[in-house]
Amino acid sequence: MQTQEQYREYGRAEWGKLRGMEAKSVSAAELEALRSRADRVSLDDVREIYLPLTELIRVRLRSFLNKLANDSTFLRTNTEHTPFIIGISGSVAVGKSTTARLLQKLLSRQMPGMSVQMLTTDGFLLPNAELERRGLTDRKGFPESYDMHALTKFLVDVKMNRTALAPEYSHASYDVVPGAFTEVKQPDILIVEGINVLQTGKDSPIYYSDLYDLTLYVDAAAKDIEGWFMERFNQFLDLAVDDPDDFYYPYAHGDRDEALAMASDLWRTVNLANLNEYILPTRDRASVILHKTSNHSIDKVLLRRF
Ligand SMILES: Nc1ncnc2c1ncn2[C@@H]1O[C@H](COP(=O)(O)OP(=O)(O)OP(=O)(O)O)[C@@H](O)[C@H]1O
Ligand SMILES: CC(C)(CO)[C@@H](O)C(=O)NCCC(=O)O
Repeated sequence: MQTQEQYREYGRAEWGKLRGMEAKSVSAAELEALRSRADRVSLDDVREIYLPLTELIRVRLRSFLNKLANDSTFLRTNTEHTPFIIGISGSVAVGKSTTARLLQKLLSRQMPGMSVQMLTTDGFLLPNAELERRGLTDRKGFPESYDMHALTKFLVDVKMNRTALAPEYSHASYDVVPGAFTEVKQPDILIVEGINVLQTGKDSPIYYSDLYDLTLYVDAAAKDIEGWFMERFNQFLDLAVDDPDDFYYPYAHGDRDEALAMASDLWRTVNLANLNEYILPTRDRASVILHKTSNHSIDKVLLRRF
């Protein structure tokens, strides 16, 4: 991986040492509880990578809140509650939502008074019918398949402390869920994960960095991510086996090798193409890059100097 020189690179051991007293006070049993059973993040990674990362986020949050307070003192106004927005980007199937879920739990644990919400940008995809109408069925996940205007408006509403609704997406129906919304009600921290977090909509007067206060990019070799994508595809088939309404139901009951061949094709023609053309080029905009090795463990953390 070749990154620009504005990153400071930490090996695993060096990064792990940045963990301060607060992180050290989390017991092994508590760590185990924080890591949900469904998520297979290793305990070592939680301790050595994600706890120091949680502390870095606290440091950045403190600076953010101080800036708001200092501005208010200067302006002689009351400080308005303004959510701190964390963006998590990276390829399809690299582990963005797993990272987001874990950070939500760790941040809530380390800052009990703070409300931490998370959501994915998947809900801002155009519905399948609209993708089809525009001839974009094979472009799901590419920039033109999202309503970036709606996503930007949503994030501006969050920043302006207005209650905002994010549309929901379901992997089981493989579509945006009609009428389903997640309500975001002035949280202290909002974690937004999605492949397009570091992208800016065409002709948008607002740049992604105007909206996100800290951004993470989860990075890994394309070959590794392909393996995780295929593994997850298998999980989707297993989950669909008893649900005729599930998008994957016919594949779950058909020839597994044929289904896997289709998934492999989907990876190459859609998700890998999107990674190379549109997602990876945004990596070096992130405040923090987490680099994963083949078993999902993180071997390097890169921190942007400026
Ligand atoms: N740290 C980890 N350890 C073990 N498995 C992991 C880890 N992170 C992610 N995975 C697995 O990798 C797969 C992809 O993870 P996840 O769903 O979080 O990716 P994603 O980037 O959010 O994908 P998408 O953009 O398609 O929603 C899942 O099967 C998940 O269980
Ligand atoms: C919903 C997205 C775009 C992003 O999470 C992705 O999971 C996806 O569905 N990509 C389209 C190709 C595929 O089915 O993998």
